Amino acid sequence: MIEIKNLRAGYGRPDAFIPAVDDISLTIGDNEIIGIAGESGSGKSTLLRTIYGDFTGGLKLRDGSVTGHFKDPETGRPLVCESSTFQKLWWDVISYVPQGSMSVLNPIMKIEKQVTDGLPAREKRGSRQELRSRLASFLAGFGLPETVLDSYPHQLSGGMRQRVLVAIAAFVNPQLILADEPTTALDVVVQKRILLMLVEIQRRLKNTLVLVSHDLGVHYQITDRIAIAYKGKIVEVGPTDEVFSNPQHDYTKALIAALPRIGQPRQETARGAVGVIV
Ligand SMILES: Nc1ncnc2c1ncn2[C@@H]1O[C@H](COP(=O)(O)OP(=O)(O)OP(=O)(O)O)[C@@H](O)[C@H]1O
Repeated sequence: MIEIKNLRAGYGRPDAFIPAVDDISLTIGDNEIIGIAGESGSGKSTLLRTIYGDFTGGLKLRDGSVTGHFKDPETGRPLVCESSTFQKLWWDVISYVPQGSMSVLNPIMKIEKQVTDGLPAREKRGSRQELRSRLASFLAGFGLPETVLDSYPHQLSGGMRQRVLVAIAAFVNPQLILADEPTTALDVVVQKRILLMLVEIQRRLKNTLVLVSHDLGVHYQITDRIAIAYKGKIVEVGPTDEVFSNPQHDYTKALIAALPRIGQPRQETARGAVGVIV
């Protein structure tokens, strides 16, 4: 599906370049959920944006390549292209679920218009009413009422907005979904719903989901494979169960060791560390 070879990407000008992704090679398969984990600043989002082909905000691909092996959605024929040209596949072959629903959705436009404006032409061939009922039944499949379509973003809760974003991303049956911290800043119940929604979509479409999260718990719950990012590199990649049960790289070991465990005495963790007498 996606072949990443010796990728270097970062920000700025050639004479003042800030590297963020440093010589990453990774193959992302069809029909899999792969997670990219790692601490803040390790290059996860930059890697995801480079895979998406979103070279805005000063992001530059400096070396290496990201090649997509897709199928033309109209003809079904193989479609092979480089990430510099992926933009023409957005909202069609490739969908993106961003982190902050409020910053992505247009606050002064109702959801229905935001969705329909972005759809590829082949989805808009029928009447407006037909498209609306297809949208409504698609949303209903995820427990979202039709009234969502007539709402402005601020009229929906944060969790509902994020679920709408996930549903919109899946509506066109994309072959690749990229999700950047899709559950950050949401409470655990909403977080779980969104994760289940992402899994359900992937199982239904048998497509590829690339999920960026700093939260190892999120990866443990839904990913088939996990790649650990550290200082711009992928230091370890493998089946999620194997990486959690037998981490190889010291940084992965440290990340997993830092996870809280039920039953662990609390004073051994945070309280002990700051020297509070209990
Ligand atoms: N627009 C930008 N301009 C300049 N440097 C940037 C920009 N965006 C990110 N960086 C830098 O690139 C490096 C990688 O950042 P990136 O956001 O990809 O990491 P991350 O692992 O996704 O972090 P976080 O989890 O905090 O989002 C960091 O050093 C960051 O400061």
